Amino acid sequence: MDETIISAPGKVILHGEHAVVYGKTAVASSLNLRCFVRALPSEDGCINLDLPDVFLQRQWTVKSVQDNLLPRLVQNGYDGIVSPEPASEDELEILKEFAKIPKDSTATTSELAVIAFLYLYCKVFCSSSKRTLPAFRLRMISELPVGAGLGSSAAFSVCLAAVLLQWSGQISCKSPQHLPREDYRGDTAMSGSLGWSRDEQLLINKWAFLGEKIIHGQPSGIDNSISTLGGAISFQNKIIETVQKMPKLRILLTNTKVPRSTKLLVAGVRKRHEKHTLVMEHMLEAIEGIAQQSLRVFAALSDKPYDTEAYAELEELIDINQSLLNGTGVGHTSLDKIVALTARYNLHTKLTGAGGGGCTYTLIKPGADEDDIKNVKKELELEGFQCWETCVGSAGVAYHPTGHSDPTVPQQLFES
Ligand SMILES: Nc1ncnc2c1ncn2[C@@H]1O[C@H](COP(=O)(O)OP(=O)(O)O)[C@@H](O)[C@H]1O
Ligand SMILES: C[C@@](O)(CCOP(=O)(O)O)CC(=O)O
Ligand SMILES: [Mg+2]
Repeated sequence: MDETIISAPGKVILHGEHAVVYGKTAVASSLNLRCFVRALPSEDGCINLDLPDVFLQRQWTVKSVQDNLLPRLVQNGYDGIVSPEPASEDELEILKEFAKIPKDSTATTSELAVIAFLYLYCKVFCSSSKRTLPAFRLRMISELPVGAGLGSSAAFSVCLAAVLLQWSGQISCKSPQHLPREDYRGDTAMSGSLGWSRDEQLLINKWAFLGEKIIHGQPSGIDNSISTLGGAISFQNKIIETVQKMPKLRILLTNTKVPRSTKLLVAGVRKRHEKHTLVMEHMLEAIEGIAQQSLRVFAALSDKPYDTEAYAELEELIDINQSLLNGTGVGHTSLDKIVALTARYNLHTKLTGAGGGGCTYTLIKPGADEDDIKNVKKELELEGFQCWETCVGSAGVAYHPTGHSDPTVPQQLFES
């Protein structure tokens, strides 16, 4: 294979985070911040994995993977019979041992990215008819803050799955595209321009889910789905529906910079669910009700984009959901601070993603006072938070022209 550059977007969960893990409906949209991967063939017989965002660099010879890891993961030889199945506990232990993570310690969230790579590398190539594992250099750079609720783990897993499937010949993009970065709405009608067929995208999504599972523990699958497909989706029990009637929402994203792990937060909600099942079920159902109501309002707004009543309803849904999420145990004082600060400007804010820190989004209505927006950003930044203003919706997984010819590809991807 030749040099390959692929990217996948992060996401914002508008409503339904955590509830979606329990089979409730959630609504998510892709973001104009992306993770990029560049793979280059290598002559030294090694697999070089370079993950500067999490300060990790690893190298293995293909021979060591072939002799010491593959036979333990794939017992019947690699002849195209491996299908996308989640890693078992035993396999995770084998991968940890191969990655030299001490037996009695748990892998850090960053190290889980290495485990996810090794798992997908072995299994994707064993699911193809190609019998040779390739030697290559793989570098990944994300524009997304890592571990902040904007789906960096899913964008990472989608990039990984796509590059490995492309290299193993299971998907084939023949025409890389320059990615339009402004206001791109990745609806299904435009998905052809991203490089792969719908079936190929669904295969990428399937494998990406397995990477996400290694990083998250028990993901719902919403993050990898929106990162693969782009645009906006509603998601319930692995069923993905494209939101066709989505208004061009303007939002302010704020990163508390409080680090947290999705895996631990999801496990914490599960504990509370086990302890107060009935109460939590009612809360998760209420969150689902908000997601469903928001879909109706989005549809109304896409027909009537300046409907002030519809915006007022969206703001109320944001407030109610933020309170419910606090009740499920994923709040944080930094999030409360942003909610209170933006409320002083009559702006409405909720956490997005797993919570416990990470990011919030604030809805900006059409006709909002631009001085207010400038001032609220200034105040948030003075508190040490980081802000981005954006619109929801961007392209899903995308195949880029190689070399330096695509200006949307970050230069750091070419450094080594
Ligand atoms: N650019 C990246 N390079 C390496 N690993 C990454 C990258 N982006 C995400 N990850 C993986 O995803 C983890 C963060 O995922 P998570 O806790 O789910 O937060 P989020 O998905 O909200 O950013 C990281 O610790 C790492 O394992
Ligand atoms: C909390 C959850 O709903 C979203 C997690 O998103 P993130 O990893 O915080 O970006 C978990 C999931 O859906 O798998
Ligand atoms: Mg994640």
